[in-house]
Amino acid sequence: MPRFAANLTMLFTELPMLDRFAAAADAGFEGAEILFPYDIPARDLSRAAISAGLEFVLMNTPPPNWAGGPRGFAAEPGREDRFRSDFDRALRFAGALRARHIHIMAGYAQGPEAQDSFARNLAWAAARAPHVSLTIEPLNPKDQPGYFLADFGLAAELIAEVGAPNLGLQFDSYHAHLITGDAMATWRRHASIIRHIQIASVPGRHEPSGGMIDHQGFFAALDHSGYKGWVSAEYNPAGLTAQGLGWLPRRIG
Ligand SMILES: O=C(O)C(=O)[C@H](O)CO
Ligand SMILES: [Mg+2]
Repeated sequence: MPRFAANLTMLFTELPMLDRFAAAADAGFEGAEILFPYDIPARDLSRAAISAGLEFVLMNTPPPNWAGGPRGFAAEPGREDRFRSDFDRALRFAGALRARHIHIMAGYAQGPEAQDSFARNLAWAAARAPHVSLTIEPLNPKDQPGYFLADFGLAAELIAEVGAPNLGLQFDSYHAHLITGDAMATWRRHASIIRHIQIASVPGRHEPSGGMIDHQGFFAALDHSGYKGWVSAEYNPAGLTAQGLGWLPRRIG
């Protein structure tokens, strides 16, 4: 089975953020991600992750926050300075957390100029942090209207154009299904460039059990494919988080 991480922005929200690490470890997760961790000192987050025995898997750029903040600037023409200073701050934060991946968010823009800006900013970031794994993630246009990256083909094209070994695709089964109508076919098509996976049901973005995606079949296919990355639970629990974890394969021993 792949290694599973809990997205602590969405899971265990019954608890204060620093307590969510231990709750996730108790539930059987081996890693954690936080979308925008910038409100809490990195040393406190790092201490909580280490004492729970969890690896810190992923965070997003840009700072600062989840609540109401824009989802990035990387594709917005004319915002290069802002992108670069945000990226450097994200890099310092990720370094303190020993985060495995940084997800670079594109922001809200359209057209060829936006695509050029995104490609240039990604190339700059990949060269700036050659030892850090960077991801881009298509988000479905119903949840994120106007977000630049809403297409897997375009994401693959950008990754090929930038051509940096530390830039890859973040595949979210929920967004993939809403964008293409077939999450599994989309995963198969792009598996060679996928370096991080997130999961949730369609419809509802709840526990990855039931609904239109066969996640247990997906986990078996990931094993079969030799995928070595993380699978993060990024969903809104239908009730209390701990009561909805029947889908999580537990390691024995
Ligand atoms: O919305 C998602 O699926 C994400 O993973 C983004 O990082 C949210 O900002
Ligand atoms: Mg996601």
